[in-house]
Amino acid sequence: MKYETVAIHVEKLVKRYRNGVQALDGLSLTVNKGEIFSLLGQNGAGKSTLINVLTTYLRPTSGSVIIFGKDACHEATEIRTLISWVAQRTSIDTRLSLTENMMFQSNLYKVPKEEAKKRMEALIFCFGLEQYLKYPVSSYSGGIKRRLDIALYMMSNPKVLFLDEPTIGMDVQSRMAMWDMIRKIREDFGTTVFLTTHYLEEADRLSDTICIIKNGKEVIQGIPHDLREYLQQNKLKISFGSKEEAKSCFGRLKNVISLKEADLYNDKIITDSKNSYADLERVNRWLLDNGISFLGIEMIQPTLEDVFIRLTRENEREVCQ
Ligand SMILES: Nc1ncnc2c1ncn2[C@@H]1O[C@H](COP(=O)(O)OP(=O)(O)OP(=O)(O)O)[C@@H](O)[C@H]1O
Repeated sequence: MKYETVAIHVEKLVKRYRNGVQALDGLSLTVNKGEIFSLLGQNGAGKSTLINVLTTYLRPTSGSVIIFGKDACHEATEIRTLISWVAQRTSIDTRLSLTENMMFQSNLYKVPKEEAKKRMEALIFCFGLEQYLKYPVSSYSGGIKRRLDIALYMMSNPKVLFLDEPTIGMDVQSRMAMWDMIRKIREDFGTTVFLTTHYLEEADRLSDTICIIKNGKEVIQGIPHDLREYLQQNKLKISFGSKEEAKSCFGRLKNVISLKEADLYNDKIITDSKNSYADLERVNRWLLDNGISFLGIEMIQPTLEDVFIRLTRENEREVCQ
């Protein structure tokens, strides 16, 4: 393992709670320095438990966690100086101003005053928070409070920033502003970002690496593009002028390619295809030869959501690296 490029290395991590629940079951993953890493999983998959172990709030039952070369079991205090964890509840004091909040935070981290001031100015500028300076913090929208909260945790200049569902409950605009902020954290400050999210689109658009976990174990880890390729199954989509036209073609098309009843959606037929381009050519020729009128035929790539559903579906035991 080349630790020069690795921010977090987790190996065979097990966490069993006192009540016997095994929340982490031999999980392994690697986060590279300076990347945005997203952790996805259904409710109860073990995301919070993992973050609690990585941030040293919980001791693992077995396995190892190395963060920037430090061992989470034996060097927890050192690790705490390297990381910041932004939980879902904000730690802003609404009685203080934006700058007072930031300076207060730097006091907690014992950052020298002059250095703290310079850092605060850089963060306010970088995250576009200047425009809010003249307003009381209590008047900020939920999205701005959340951005300010993250800025507070950047005051200690962490090497890794943990974000627990940073855009939960936000409208589209606030979510996009948050994505910009997270990208700047990586680009302008070189901080490694480890986040959990339930939004697949967010993980897809924002992350360098995605890891999907299920029952306390990783099921897949990779760059978004590779995860989408994982299914190796495009979909063939044929659009018709009306629902009736689609239905009448559906019955006859069953003799050409294998179709399930659920593949008929209103005025479209959408079906899984393993031999995508051969199927496309065959169906296209058949439609033309039989004089069937249709609006279009195309292959569509699986989305990250398709991959997530496939990998986290109950009773499916697919574990891959
Ligand atoms: N303190 C605890 N004591 C006992 N069991 C716990 C504790 N915390 C979590 N669990 C159990 O461990 C498992 C994993 O929970 P965890 O909260 O880590 O999952 P999660 O992926 O974060 O879920 P969510 O998305 O709902 O927050 C669940 O079965 C949960 O009930």
